[in-house]
Amino acid sequence: MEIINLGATNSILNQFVAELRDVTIQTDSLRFRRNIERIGEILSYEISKHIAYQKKTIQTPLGNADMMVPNSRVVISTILRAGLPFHQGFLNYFDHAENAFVSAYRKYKDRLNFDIHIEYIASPRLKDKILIITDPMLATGSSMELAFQALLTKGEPEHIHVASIIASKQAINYIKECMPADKTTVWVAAIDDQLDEHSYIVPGLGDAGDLAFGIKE
Ligand SMILES: O=P(O)(O)OC[C@H]1O[C@H](OP(=O)(O)OP(=O)(O)O)[C@H](O)[C@@H]1O
Ligand SMILES: O=c1cc[nH]c(=O)[nH]1
Ligand SMILES: [Mg+2]
Repeated sequence: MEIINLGATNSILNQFVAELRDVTIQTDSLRFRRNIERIGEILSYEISKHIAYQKKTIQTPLGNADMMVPNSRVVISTILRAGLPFHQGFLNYFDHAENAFVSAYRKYKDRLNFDIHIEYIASPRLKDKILIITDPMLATGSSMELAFQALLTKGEPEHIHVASIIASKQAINYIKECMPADKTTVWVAAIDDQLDEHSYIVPGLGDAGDLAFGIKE
């Protein structure tokens, strides 16, 4: 399984991730959502280099131009709710893609222990398509695993791109075990070392869903 950490190379991407993390900037929820969206745009550009293309002759006002254009059937899928602005970033570039949505939330049994619950899925057929699963945070990796299992009920994709912003080392190791190694590529903007006792990424950025959309009760 290929793990690609785009944050390891200096680029403007790292400015956007820095602003997501920064306690003095992340309270501006409009900027927070827009930074997630911008990172989605950058990741989709990078992923677009890894899909299939075909030659198409385009008629211009002055002649014909042979262009290589994508011919892959791409499905962008997102784990609600923090994934929504990230999804929009992908859709800004993969504007011909189909779309899928899965809900996942942590249902706490007590202060520290929780199960992930999937209650909603809306997805096209996925058989032989390129599936991009987007979620800005990979903490334990459980939401990604369960969302992927739910999406598999819609057919076996040809290739899976897991796209995230901040992943923990633990989640990367978990995903290596629970996703098909021969046809999954993981794209992240940062990999952090630790999880705290609530399974939040440290240093991470806090609760992405709450920062984007407000605290839930
Ligand atoms: O890797 P995991 O340990 O499963 O944690 C990561 C999940 O946590 C966040 O969602 P959250 O459950 O906070 O829901 P929200 O988007 O509604 O805030 C995030 O968007 C992931 O889906
Ligand atoms: O660090 C984390 C872990 C789960 N969900 C988040 O939004 N942040
Ligand atoms: Mg959350």
